[in-house]
This record gives sequence, structure tokens and C-alpha cells, in this order.
Amino acid sequence: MLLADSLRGRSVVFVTGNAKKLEEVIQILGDKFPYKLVSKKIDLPEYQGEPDEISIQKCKEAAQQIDGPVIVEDTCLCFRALGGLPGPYIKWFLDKLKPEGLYKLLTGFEDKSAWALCTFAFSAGRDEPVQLFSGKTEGHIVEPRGPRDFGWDPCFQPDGYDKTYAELPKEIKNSISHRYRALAAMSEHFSQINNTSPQSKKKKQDD
Ligand SMILES: O=P(O)(O)OP(=O)(O)OP(=O)(O)OC[C@H]1O[C@@H](n2cnc3c(O)ncnc32)[C@H](O)[C@@H]1O
Ligand SMILES: [Mg+2]
Repeated sequence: MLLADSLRGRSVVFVTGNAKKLEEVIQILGDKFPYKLVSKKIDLPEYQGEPDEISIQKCKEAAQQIDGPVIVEDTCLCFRALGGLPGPYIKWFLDKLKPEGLYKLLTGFEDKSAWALCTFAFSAGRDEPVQLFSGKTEGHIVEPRGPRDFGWDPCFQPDGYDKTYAELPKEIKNSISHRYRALAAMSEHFSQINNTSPQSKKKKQDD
């Protein structure tokens, strides 16, 4: 059975414990995503390892709990001078150090460059394979500026801009962000599946 068929007429549950993530996903996707996205607030475990492995584990756990089609997302903030750390552990670093401390972590390093990496993971249900879609935005870690309403946004300045993610208007962040890029890859994948499914082929022939 084609994936698109298995999903047709069904909802996909976006499992996240982070309200700001959900807000951005809804703003970015608009009506671009071919399936109905519903959200479920569950704090999934914070796994360790490489980003892809973490997203796969997270997605499998979500599919177990929901017992149906699910999407999860995991975000890393990677400092080049630190070999990519904190990476997937940014949540704990941010919690303890706040954006000021993240900036100070790089005091001894000339290289303040960093990248934000977002990985979406989809599974059609329990024991189904997991598909990954990732997006990356390059930038620099700067002294925090701007509103404090979302994570490390005040200390990440994307390349090509003189404002931090926090200072940029939401529409701008959502048009260049790690999350935007990952969602674009995911939406494109599902639109392609949809456009090549037997029903839509038939629809095109009928047109
Ligand atoms: O339930 P989940 O979806 O896992 O939500 P979470 O808040 O635990 O998120 P992650 O495990 O992906 O950890 C990423 C950390 O980075 C923060 N974060 C994620 N996306 C961000 C963004 O676009 N801008 C700033 N901070 C972000 C987030 O608040 C976490 O502290
Ligand atoms: Mg998490």
C-alpha cells in the first residue's frame, strides 16, 4: 500500500512538548501540508547520540504511544569551535546557562560560527519505518539581543542578517530558519507522493 493511501483521510499527530515549536510549524506549513496535522503535547524522552538516531528513536516512541501516523521534531544548536556541541544537548545547556551563558561558552574561541539543525521524523504507525527530513541554517553566536520568548533565539544571528532570530520579524525567521527548511523538505516529499498516487494521476487524466 502506498504511504499516501495509508494516510488518506487520516490525521498525522505532531508530538511535541514545546508550544513555540508547534506555533512555528503551524505558521510555516499554512495549508501546504497535504494531511491534517493535529498536535499532542507529550514530553518524549531526550535521547543521546547523533541527530538522526535521536529523531528515529523519538519518532518510534511517539508512534508507540499514539499508535498511528506521527511526526516529531528535534532541534540541535551546534557550535563549530566545539566540534558541533552542544548539538542535541542544547536544551540542557540553555536551561542552565541561558542565552548569555551560551555566548560566554565561546569566550576563549575566535570562531563564533554555529548552525541550527532541525530534523523532522515521520512514521505511519507502530513498527513502520521512520523517514527523516532535515534543515540547517548557518549563523553566529552573539551577545543576546531581542525578546526572550523562544529558547536560544536571542543569541543566534543567521548569516546574511544583522539581527538575531529573536529580533527578526517572525515571518523572516520562518522563511529562513532550520525549521522552515526541514518542513519544506517534508512537505515537498509528501506533495510528490500525493501527486503520483493512482487517484491523483487519475484526477489529472480526468482534468
Ligand atoms: O518535545 P520536543 O519537541 O522535544 O520539544 P523540546 O523543547 O524538548 O525541544 P528539543 O528536544 O528539540 O530541544 C531543543 C531545544 O532548543 C530550543 N529550540 C528549539 N527550536 C528553537 C528555535 O527555533 N529557536 C530557539 N530555540 C529553539 C528548545 O526550546 C529546546 O530547549
Ligand atoms: Mg525534546
